[in-house]
Amino acid sequence: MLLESIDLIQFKNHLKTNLRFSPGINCIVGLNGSGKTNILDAIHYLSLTKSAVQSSDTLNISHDLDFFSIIGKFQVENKPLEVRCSFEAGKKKQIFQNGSPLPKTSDHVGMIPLVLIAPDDTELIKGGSEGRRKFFDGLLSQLDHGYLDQLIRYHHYLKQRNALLKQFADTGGRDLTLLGSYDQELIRLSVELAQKRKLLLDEMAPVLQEYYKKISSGLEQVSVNYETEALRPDFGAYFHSLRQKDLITKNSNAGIHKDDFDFQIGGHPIRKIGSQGQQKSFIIALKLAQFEIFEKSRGEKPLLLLDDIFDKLDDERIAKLMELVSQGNFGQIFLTDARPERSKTILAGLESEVFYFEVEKGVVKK
Ligand SMILES: Nc1ncnc2c1ncn2[C@@H]1O[C@H](COP(=O)(O)OP(=O)(O)OP(=O)(O)O)[C@@H](O)[C@H]1O
Repeated sequence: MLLESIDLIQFKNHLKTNLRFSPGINCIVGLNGSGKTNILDAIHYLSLTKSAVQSSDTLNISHDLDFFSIIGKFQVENKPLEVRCSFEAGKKKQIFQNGSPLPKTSDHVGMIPLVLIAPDDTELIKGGSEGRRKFFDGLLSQLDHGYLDQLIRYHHYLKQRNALLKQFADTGGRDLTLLGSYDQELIRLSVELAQKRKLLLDEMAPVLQEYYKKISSGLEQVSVNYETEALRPDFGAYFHSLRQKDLITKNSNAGIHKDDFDFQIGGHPIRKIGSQGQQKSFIIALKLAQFEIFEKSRGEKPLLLLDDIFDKLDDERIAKLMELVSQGNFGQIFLTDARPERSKTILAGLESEVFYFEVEKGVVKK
């Protein structure tokens, strides 16, 4: 997987930016708020069709303008692929592959595998379960297009069912046949999706452990404990048993939207007992395990985005990460740093070809 060049048109503070990348390391430097992360976010759009930072597409259009466009020229399995993501305020976002529009943006997910390591990643540990579900859903969607289709259908039925529960409460109506048909779909899809989540975690477990050891030199056992009701043998009965509660709360109280992933160290929740360092090591190990699983599945290394890690990680973890880079574990890397001298020193000893880009208020000098 190679990103040869990118064009940002009216994307955040980049009115018109064109960058030609190194197949090795691309280091984007500049002051805080100059627009470094925005470049990584544009690459994120070309892979996952959305921002990693700002969920509203409209807010990603440069102020006072009405559209943005991002164009990336890739080599995918040694064939050229041009991806364009365009969004006009008030209209549907569109993805074009080699000039042809895709019927749905989700059709593109998985084409350009990407792993992002960003400073607020420890929110994955500290924050609510939604962030963890999003992370594993994003991972599985990039690996398996069927998973994304099932997940989209799941959320569609969930929305319909919750709207129906609300309608029952508002009107006193009771279309139990329709409710029952939503129940069937949600039960079936919950089981299918939970099985895929479980399989992924089983595959990930040894890889996570191996990277945790490499990053932290720690000997602790780390794991992800999948918490779901959907794999109980009596899940269907359990789902139905909550109907009364669903009617009262006007909400669906069972299903994979209630799942959580408990990150553990030595058999205990890392959120509660892990030190800052252990938490950071865990997240990096998790992301690198994601990288390895993508690589194995695609036979190609995904793009690796490292946002501001030199600032947020301590020297020991940076050194370990750079050791992996120098061993050729990764392919093309994009990283940001507010302090050019620091990244130059850290990257100096590496064999990879390093391109530096200096950003100033959304304008890039190479
Ligand atoms: N829609 C938009 N239109 C214009 N500018 C925007 C828009 N959205 C964000 N920005 C600007 O983008 C800048 C932030 O860019 P970015 O997050 O890439 O900074 P950075 O260089 O990574 O900074 P840091 O080193 O602090 O992480 C801010 O100046 C912000 O005002």
